[in-house]
Amino acid sequence: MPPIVIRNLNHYFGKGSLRKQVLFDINLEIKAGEIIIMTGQSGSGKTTLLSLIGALRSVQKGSLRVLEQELLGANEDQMVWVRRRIGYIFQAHNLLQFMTARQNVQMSVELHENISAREARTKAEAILKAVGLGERVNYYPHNLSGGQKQRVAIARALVSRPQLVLADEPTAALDSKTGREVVDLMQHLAREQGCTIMLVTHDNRILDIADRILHMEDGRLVKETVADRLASTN
Ligand SMILES: Nc1ncnc2c1ncn2[C@@H]1O[C@H](COP(=O)(O)OP(=O)(O)OP(=O)(O)O)[C@@H](O)[C@H]1O
Repeated sequence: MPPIVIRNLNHYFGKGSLRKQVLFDINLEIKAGEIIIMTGQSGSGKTTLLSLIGALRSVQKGSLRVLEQELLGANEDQMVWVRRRIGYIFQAHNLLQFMTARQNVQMSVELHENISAREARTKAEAILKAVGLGERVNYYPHNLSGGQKQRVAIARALVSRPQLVLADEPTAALDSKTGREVVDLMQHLAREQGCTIMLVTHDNRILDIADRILHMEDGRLVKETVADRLASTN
């Protein structure tokens, strides 16, 4: 069963006369191990779709199966079950400022896995090394650059080997060279771990890492292949 299966998904914000439809009849299947990029203008519904897939908001209409769990009508326990199998990487990276890089990653391991603090620490240090931060494990976020913080966020998202990684604008705050390094790293770790990645971006420079590019327009999904997209931008 594919990790994401979406059938006739619709979503609305607001109530009564203020009710506004933001997603229209989305149909989509994503295969295991695929890297998907979602693009589209501001307000086209990308973040809403990503947060529905991430079990961060309730499905209102249609079917959304994530990691074999139907999210329409899912209860809180089922939502949490799905969330524990997903790695999230968000724009503002949300690192806890009063914890070092290692502690930020270790905390995520301890939330996801029932292992000793010592083992969690070893895992956290190993993945920080894998993202090139072996020398920075004891740094606090405010002493790290934007790219380094984003690497910590990637390490934190991937350390528990999630089946699915969702990323919202992971390169937005980074210069082009650092942005490239960050997505190359995500691609590399994902291929190694066999996980599926779905990322939202406005950054045309990273489209080549995708197996498939999905384009959103006014709450509707328009599919494109990588080749089409690259051809149209060149
Ligand atoms: N909590 C909310 N309440 C009401 N309307 C919302 C809410 N969140 C988003 N919207 C509206 O839903 C539509 C889709 O928003 P969404 O954030 O999904 O777009 P987006 O494509 O991710 O945009 P951006 O690229 O700017 O992040 C927009 O018109 C937005 O104003």
